[in-house]
Amino acid sequence: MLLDELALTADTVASTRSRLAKVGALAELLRRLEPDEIAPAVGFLVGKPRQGRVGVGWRGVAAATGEPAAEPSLTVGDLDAVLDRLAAASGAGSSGERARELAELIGGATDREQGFIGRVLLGEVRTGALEGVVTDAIARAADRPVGVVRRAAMLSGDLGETARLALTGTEAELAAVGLVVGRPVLPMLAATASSAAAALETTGEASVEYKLDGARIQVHRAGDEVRVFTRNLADVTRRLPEVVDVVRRLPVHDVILDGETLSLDEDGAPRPFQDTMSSFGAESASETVLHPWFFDVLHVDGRDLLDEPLSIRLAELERIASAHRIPGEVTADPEVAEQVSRDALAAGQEGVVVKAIGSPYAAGRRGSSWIKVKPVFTYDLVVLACEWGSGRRTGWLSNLHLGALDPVGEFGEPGGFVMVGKTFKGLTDELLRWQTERFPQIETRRTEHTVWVEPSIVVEIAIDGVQRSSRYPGGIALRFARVKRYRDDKTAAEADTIQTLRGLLRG
Ligand SMILES: Nc1ncnc2c1ncn2[C@@H]1O[C@H](COP(=O)(O)OP(=O)(O)OP(=O)(O)O)[C@@H](O)[C@H]1O
Repeated sequence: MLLDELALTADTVASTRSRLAKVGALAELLRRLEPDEIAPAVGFLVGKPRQGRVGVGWRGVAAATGEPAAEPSLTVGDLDAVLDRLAAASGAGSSGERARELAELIGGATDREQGFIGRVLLGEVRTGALEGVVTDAIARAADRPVGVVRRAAMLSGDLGETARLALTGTEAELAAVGLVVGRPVLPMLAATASSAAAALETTGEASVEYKLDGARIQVHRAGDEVRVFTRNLADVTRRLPEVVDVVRRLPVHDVILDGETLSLDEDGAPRPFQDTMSSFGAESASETVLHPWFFDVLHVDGRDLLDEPLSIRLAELERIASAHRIPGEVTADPEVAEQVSRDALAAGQEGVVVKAIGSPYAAGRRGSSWIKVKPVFTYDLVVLACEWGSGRRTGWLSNLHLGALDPVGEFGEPGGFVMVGKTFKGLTDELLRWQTERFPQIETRRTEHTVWVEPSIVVEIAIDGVQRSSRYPGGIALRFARVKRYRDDKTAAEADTIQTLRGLLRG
């Protein structure tokens, strides 16, 4: 298929509001793809090419962009092949080769294709809601139940392969997609409540567990082979030797565990999140040792446990990894739940997660079986721009412009961002240094005082609430915003929405 057709459909999908129309246009496109084009095309559509990020930045794309071709000639396969070559060309001496590849690709592209290729390369396709829409379109195009398609996508962690199987295989083959030890699945996520007692009202009897302030890990072991994945399913095995060691010693052959990793100080108390994240993000194992704490088990020795109730999974976890379980208690008593919550905070942790004791493991879902309770309101927002500091901060990029996600396009394009406030509070010298180095690399334009950046960096902000405001387009402004930390493990499409923030007006 010509890439131009794909780009045209992507444009149509971006510009129509009706979900039904989006699904229809995508299903129509999917039906017309050749079997070997399906997986790459789906990857392009949702902004997650099979090759991952191939390390091409905004400047690289700009340098390669020239006069567009008059007639479309590139195919879906051409773009896929160039991404393969860009991903393979790394290391010294590869930059010339990469620039040539890119210039040739973009030079042969029409105006519409150039825009599309740029968005795919820069990871700017506004995914979020799109993955759900594409999932529905796959089900429609393949005439399969959407639940079966969704489950296969969650368990394989791969929407492109799921689409290929749905469109070219039998329904039984699609339904048979299950857990494979070594292949990560999307993690189950939590809803939010204001107190442990309120959460318990929703869940009924629950496992009330500490919400450790670390980083999510999913650990797979097959025999002696252990692999560790992040919340985004990136492989971080080499960075976590302690975790690998612990899991290798468990009394099982095969296992998949879900948990949190964080470092401890000399007294055994948890260290701040920034320390954990900097070791997590490092290229190899660093000085800080990261310990695992597990709260769930999805598979043990040939047996999938996803559909078992939490009570059974926790009993299994106790049997195989009791020394590495996250602290918590199973209770239906709000008083006990509140006590666990107080203990968690006293231990320096973030709060608790309250989990319905009868619930299955809903991979990739944010349902109400898991409910997190954090006493401080924090929101994940996107950096839109940054102003140069003054006084002691002269020369540093300091005051952040913060945006909330606008998934339905209430204030512009769906999946865009609406500015809701600014802050320079809570920034350490280290963060100021990092911002000043990082932001110019993703700069889109600048004036004397301000550098605008690609909306791709997520920052966690603590606030006291929101107030009505005519200064910002969304009609609200953050109150007493301060930076807690950068969330390298989240994408901009996962940021909190303008609707969520507006909901605070009522509170
Ligand atoms: N006992 C626990 N059970 C489940 N998750 C836990 C637990 N302790 C810590 N966590 C962390 O809390 C997160 C649960 O919140 P959620 O599913 O909303 O993820 P999130 O979007 O990363 O949220 P947050 O920004 O609050 O960490 C998990 O991703 C995990 O990293």
